[in-house]
Amino acid sequence: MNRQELVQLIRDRRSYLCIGLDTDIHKIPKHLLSHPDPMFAFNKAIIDATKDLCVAYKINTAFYECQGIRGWESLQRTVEYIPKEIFTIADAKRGDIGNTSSYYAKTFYETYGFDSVTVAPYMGHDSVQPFLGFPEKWAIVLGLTSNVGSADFQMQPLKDEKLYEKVIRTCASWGSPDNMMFVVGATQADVVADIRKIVPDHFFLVPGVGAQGGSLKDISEKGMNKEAGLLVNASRAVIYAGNDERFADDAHAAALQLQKEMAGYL
Ligand SMILES: O=c1ccn([C@@H]2O[C@H](COP(=O)(O)O)[C@@H](O)[C@H]2O)c(=O)[nH]1
Repeated sequence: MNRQELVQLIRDRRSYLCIGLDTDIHKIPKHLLSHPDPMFAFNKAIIDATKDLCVAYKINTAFYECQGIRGWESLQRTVEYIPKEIFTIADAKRGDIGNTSSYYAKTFYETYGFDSVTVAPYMGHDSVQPFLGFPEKWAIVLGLTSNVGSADFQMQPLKDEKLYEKVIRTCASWGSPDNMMFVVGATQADVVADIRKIVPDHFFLVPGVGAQGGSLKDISEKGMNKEAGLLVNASRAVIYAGNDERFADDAHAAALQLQKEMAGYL
């Protein structure tokens, strides 16, 4: 999906909601466990209930990889089931020497058909560039993450800026707002306006609303640009809004509440 299409989708749906399919086999409603593929059965119901309210789905690969081959099959069925007009994110946080990164890129863009993959930039330009050479595919680079440990390295002061600022500024020079986004945690709202000055045109993938306590209002008011420029993710707050037979209705209600709030900020 290209940027114009993503921007249009946000306008049409009055939403920049990304729903995180962090599907934990131990948390899904018990009645699904007799299904041949319980993780897919759960995801299918969540997608059916929320697909008109969001513009993206983010599949965190950890929840699938830990199930071995069956988990990868659930992931593949899920990404194939997501309607083609919705942006897909493999949250896999990959990045290695160039030769290996190019195979990570093929894995997520070609084998599984995702629009984007999250990329850890620690290994530098040759580890990120292989994710940038695919038309209408996106590298989503970790900029400033939502977790408390982001203070350990990302917040460290350099000569005249913080490490995360240097990472974002430098990575932006390797790609463009048409093939690169940045992860910026919703819990980092106090600095998001400064990050926006460094990369005015890039999309931010914003995790941390809901279970991690980030404020949708703050991140929207401080991080939005003229095209919205935000994909705000909520995983647990939507997919585990309920845990009985009505779980999909509860997910719909949670997503609707976020979408309505977003419509007010657009
Ligand atoms: O900085 C980051 C980067 C990625 N994540 C991921 O986003 C979701 C958040 O889940 P919630 O249940 O909405 O808290 C999850 O997949 C994380 O691994 C992040 O939280 N922060």
